[in-house]
Amino acid sequence: MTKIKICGLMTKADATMVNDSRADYAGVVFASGRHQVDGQQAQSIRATLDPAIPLVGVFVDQAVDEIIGLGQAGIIQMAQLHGPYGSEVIAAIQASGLAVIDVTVGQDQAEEFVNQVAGPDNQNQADFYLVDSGAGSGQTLDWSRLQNLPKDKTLVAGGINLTNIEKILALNSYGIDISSGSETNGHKDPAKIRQLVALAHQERE
Ligand SMILES: O=C(O)c1ccccc1NCC(=O)[C@H](O)[C@H](O)COP(=O)(O)O
Repeated sequence: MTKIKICGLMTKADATMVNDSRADYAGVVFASGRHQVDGQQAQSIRATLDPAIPLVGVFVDQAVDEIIGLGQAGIIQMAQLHGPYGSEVIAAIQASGLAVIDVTVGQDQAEEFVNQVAGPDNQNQADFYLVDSGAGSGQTLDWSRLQNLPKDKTLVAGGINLTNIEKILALNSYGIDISSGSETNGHKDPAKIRQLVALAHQERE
């Protein structure tokens, strides 16, 4: 079984779809872009979401105090950091009680990450890692070049959808993260979310 995060929730209806699908994590984007939500929207998504499903806030250049404040208000339980926040900031966010997902963006960076984390010199103490092609761009990475991905706490993202999900699940990563592939015409699609979660949760060798 592979954990699955459905990202880019914008409405209470989206949160209900995630509840019904039994996804493992849900994501709301505070960074600018078409999925951006404000604190109030995120609060109402959190209130609708099953309490057992952690809500992940996605950040690019938001202030650390804002991230910590959203955690202290009980709106998010995890922070996904796409920007260059660095290990001191990661530690401060963790000390506030939020788990951190540190993001690596791009093919070359993903391959470097695979080698670095697999090697002995890794200094990064994030709770989870995410290798991603972009920022909710729907573009894919060349997953064939990421076969040595660490299996314990790394998620994979970037253009995952019902057509290609089996290839990514074959990597046996800890988890996968999907936004645009869970949508039809730019809106979350309950049938797609249900199918994506069911496929991720299937037992594999
Ligand atoms: O979705 C956005 O608009 C966004 C903006 C800035 C940083 C990150 C953003 N999204 C992150 C995600 O939705 C996912 O973590 C990931 O990129 C997967 O997206 P997709 O390729 O659409 O499945």
